Amino acid sequence: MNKAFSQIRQSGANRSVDEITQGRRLRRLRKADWSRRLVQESRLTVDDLIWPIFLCEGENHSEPVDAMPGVERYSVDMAVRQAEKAAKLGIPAIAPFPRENMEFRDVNGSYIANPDNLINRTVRAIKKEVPQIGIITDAALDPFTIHGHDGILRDGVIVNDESVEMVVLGALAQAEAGADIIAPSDMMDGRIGAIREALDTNGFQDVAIMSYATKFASAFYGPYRDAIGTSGLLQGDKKTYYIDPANSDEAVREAEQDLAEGADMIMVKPGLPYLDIVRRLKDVFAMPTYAYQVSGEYSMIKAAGANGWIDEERVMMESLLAFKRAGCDGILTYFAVEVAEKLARG
Ligand SMILES: NCC(=O)CCC(=O)O
Ligand SMILES: [Mg+2]
Repeated sequence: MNKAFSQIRQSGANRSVDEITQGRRLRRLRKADWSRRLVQESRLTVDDLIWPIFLCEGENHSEPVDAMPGVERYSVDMAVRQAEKAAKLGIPAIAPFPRENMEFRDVNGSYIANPDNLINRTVRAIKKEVPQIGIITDAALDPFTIHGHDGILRDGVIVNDESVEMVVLGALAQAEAGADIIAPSDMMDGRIGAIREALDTNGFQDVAIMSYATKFASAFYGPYRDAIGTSGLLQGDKKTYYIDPANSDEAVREAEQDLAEGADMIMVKPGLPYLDIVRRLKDVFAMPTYAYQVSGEYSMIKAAGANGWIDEERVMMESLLAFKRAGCDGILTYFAVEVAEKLARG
């Protein structure tokens, strides 16, 4: 018996490690890089990435988003160049979000239906110049309302059915502009079925729907509101339409409903703090499942990295690998370009 074992015995343990593990030593396969690679269960590739980008008015113009270091808003022409860069890197899809000027916002968010709003102009331009990249558009009303809510606000209430009508008009305008996937993030009841019906009756059978099926009433969206210019506007909170962060069964019911109404893909949002929901939805429905690593998650990693408290690049890669392990088919992440560049370097 070697010295270490005799020390275990002396310390009071009666059995040797081999007796305790019955010879099943799980470290055996971790001993070398080659064997670790051989047993690796999840992998992150460029095919897993969806890149959300922010838009603003202007020409040849970009401006930093203060609350999201490294993230910029781009004018339409510059957004096209960004789409080109993403396509070259092999990123499958891009998701544009607009910071609309205040003059275009109203109580009903009606500018979402305008064919010449920022999203629709950008979609048309990218489709024309970078046709090989997929475009995913959000049909929620928050970038277009003066109160910052995703729906229409009447007497302090977000009215569901009227909001759905507006969301549908927005979705149709986006499909008309050339969007490949409509991804409504508003959480109104019935909007997936209504969008599907409207798309089909208007000749857009091939436009898919990625439902933000389980969007939680989270504090992790803070920096995004800076990015689209709604942080000072929001009256109250979004708890009457987003899911309570305490609930998991309710998330299953939301996903079930959206799939029954015709969603092709489902999304969980936020991401990292909600990986249990991803795993549950993937196991229950076996559908294409995505997660949104939201602005607060991004900015926390950036801030800790900038302070030297964590290794930013390694945490970025690990966080995204965790989404894959949880069952995601893809991730919306502001890190998409950085990750794609890193993966390309090897
Ligand atoms: N509809 C898109 C978002 O709400 C994004 C939220 C975030 O990144 O915090
Ligand atoms: Mg729902």
